[in-house]
Amino acid sequence: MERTGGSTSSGEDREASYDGLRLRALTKSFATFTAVDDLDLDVPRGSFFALLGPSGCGKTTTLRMVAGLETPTSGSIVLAGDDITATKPYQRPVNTVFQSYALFPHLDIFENVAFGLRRRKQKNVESEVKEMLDLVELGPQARKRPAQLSGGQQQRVALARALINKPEVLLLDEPLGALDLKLRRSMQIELKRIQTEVGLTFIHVTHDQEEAMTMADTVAVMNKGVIEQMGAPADLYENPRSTFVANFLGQSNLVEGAVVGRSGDVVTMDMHGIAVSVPAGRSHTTSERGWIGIRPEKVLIGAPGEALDAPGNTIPGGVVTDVSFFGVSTQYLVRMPWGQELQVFQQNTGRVTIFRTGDRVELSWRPEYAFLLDHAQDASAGADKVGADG
Ligand SMILES: Nc1ncnc2c1ncn2[C@@H]1O[C@H](COP(=O)(O)OP(=O)(O)OP(=O)(O)O)[C@@H](O)[C@H]1O
Repeated sequence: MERTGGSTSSGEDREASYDGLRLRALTKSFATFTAVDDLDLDVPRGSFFALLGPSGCGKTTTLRMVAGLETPTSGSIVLAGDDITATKPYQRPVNTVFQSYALFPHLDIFENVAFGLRRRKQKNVESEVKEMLDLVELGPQARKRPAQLSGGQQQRVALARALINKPEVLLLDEPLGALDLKLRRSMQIELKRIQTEVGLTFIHVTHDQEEAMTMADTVAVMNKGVIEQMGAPADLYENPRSTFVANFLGQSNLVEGAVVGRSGDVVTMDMHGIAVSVPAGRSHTTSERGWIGIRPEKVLIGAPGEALDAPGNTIPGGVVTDVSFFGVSTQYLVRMPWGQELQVFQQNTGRVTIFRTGDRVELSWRPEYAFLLDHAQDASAGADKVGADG
């Protein structure tokens, strides 16, 4: 689990000066079940932060505690230096956008967005609503009712209605879940644009890894109530620290191996009788055995003995067992001499040989692309596909 600092007396000063959202030892139990377990998390102000994990891992419960809709069993929530753990939901500078847009059907779009301002008897309602509708590109729809808009447009109204309150933090709970794939993709771009424009902190909860990776600056991968790993999307993808993260973010080949040497920057592994090396900086095990991880698109495929562009890790003796041709790429399953099938994604750029089922091949990869995970972990965790030993 990722930890982000403690609270000593000088730490308390830092707590007070931190201008983002800070969760400390946040726990929520329902009877005997712990949905969120001792969570420590810092969300920098102005970031687009994604809380990513499978169904039931505790994402929504975490979000609901931040919103004040759920009372923590223990722990604290500090926003811009203020402890808001016990603050009433409507007094928190936090707004939530849900998957169900919860718009008022009898009010037009303008009045839906204006609702909060009118209730607070705020001035400049006309200009503020207009500005917000322009931001979400719904100016021309201002006098329509929600039922006359598409799902994506309704979602943008919900967004405008939340943003107009100028919250410190905007919480988005699977906001695109009800949209079809194409609309979801365009809303992802739209949401990112809006977040950049308004510069507010967005916390986006999703179980869709692609959605989290494409939109967020920082992704926290959650599993069983704890954060397994947190970082920039590319860091998590390239350097996962657990089999769960490796399998949850994209696809991974995980092959069992024994550590035979550690020297300087390199860990040498015996992988079913073949020596392979892994960068020490990507080694996340101290035990004698590990899972050697390699992404399918990092594996090169060639005919036996073909010189491949990957000094160091060449694995002979493969047989192609499945070929899927996608035009831009070809995806293979290759059975290795030890019986495991590895996935290979080949980009069809330039002159490449397309292999067929039954062909004998050799695989290779550059050592710097591999990572090494603790063997004590279950290699199938988070996986819904082949690629791991056993
Ligand atoms: N009010 C409640 N009473 C009892 N158990 C609850 C309650 N709310 C949530 N849980 C349980 O806590 C766990 C985490 O739920 P949560 O809704 O936070 O998960 P999630 O990661 O958001 O999943 P999903 O993506 O399916 O919404 C689940 O096992 C859920 O059944």
